[in-house]
Amino acid sequence: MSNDVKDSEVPFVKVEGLAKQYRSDLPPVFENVSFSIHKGEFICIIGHSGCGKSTILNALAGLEQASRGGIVMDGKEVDGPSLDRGVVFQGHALLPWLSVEENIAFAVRSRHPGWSRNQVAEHGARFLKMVGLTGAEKKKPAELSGGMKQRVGIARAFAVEPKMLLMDEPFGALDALTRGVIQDELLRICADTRQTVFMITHDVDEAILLADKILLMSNGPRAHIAEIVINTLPRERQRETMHHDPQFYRLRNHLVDFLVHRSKKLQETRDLKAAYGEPRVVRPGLDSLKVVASRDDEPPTNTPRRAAAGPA
Ligand SMILES: Nc1ncnc2c1ncn2[C@@H]1O[C@H](COP(=O)(O)OP(=O)(O)OP(=O)(O)O)[C@@H](O)[C@H]1O
Repeated sequence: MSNDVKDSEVPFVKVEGLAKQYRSDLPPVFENVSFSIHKGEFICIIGHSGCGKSTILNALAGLEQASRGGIVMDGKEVDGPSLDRGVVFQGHALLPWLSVEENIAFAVRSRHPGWSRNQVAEHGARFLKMVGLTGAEKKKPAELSGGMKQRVGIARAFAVEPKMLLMDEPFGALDALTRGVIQDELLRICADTRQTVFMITHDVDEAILLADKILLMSNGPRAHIAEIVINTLPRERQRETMHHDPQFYRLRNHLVDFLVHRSKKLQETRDLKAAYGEPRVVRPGLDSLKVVASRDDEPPTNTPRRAAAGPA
């Protein structure tokens, strides 16, 4: 998806005023969460641990009921799980007694119960090829590396051809090398299929590589989407070369600055205007945003690549 998505276009997914309160004696984890996703867009959400990212993803999947607000996808309210929304979790959740191809076939049959055995197999093989797993069809999950298992999970999710793919830190458990290879594969598959994706990550570099827009959440409780950051790098960016573009550091510094300073400040000051107004849409390095301007031309700072495990 390109950066030329017009915000005036009717969004494919609309999340409005979402709040979640797990216990009545505790404040809501998040509230007033509103954002839109356009068809073919890749959205990443970043925020400190516990701000409610997985809860929002589960609500999008229809696996979790919000306390307030609602979600509409493709003109229909999300009120339960559906094959239209595929989920990839950090733990790949493969069925251990089935082979790679059987795991995929199982999912494909749920989408297309009338298909013949051959149709199911051919369809599955196409997606296994996409993630570079041709040759591993007969292996059981226990015989696969972590990266291979996650690839099967991705192939399975894509094979069902959901209208939206939801990914909860899909590469969190992988080593850096494997993570990079699968990120590249995901980028290529999304470009080929124009898949709509909502993904949670703690890795700012991953978000800059993959996302068209990055949603920044303030710390919980009462977390909210504080900013929507537009990725202003060219869509054809590549993991190996994107750090040569000065714009990469403007984006990166903006995201890290949010995680290290502003997410906490927003929670401390209870900035009600920020919490209840529309999230700011920012283009770091291109907007005349003070917080970015002061850092624009600095070399890459010695900053964390990943969000801290807990609020700073
Ligand atoms: N079923 C539940 N019952 C009660 N509290 C819950 C439940 N699920 C999540 N929570 C609480 O809601 C808050 C948000 O959890 P959630 O997993 O959505 O956050 P997160 O931002 O995805 O965190 P992380 O980055 O660590 O995965 C946490 O404080 C968590 O303890």
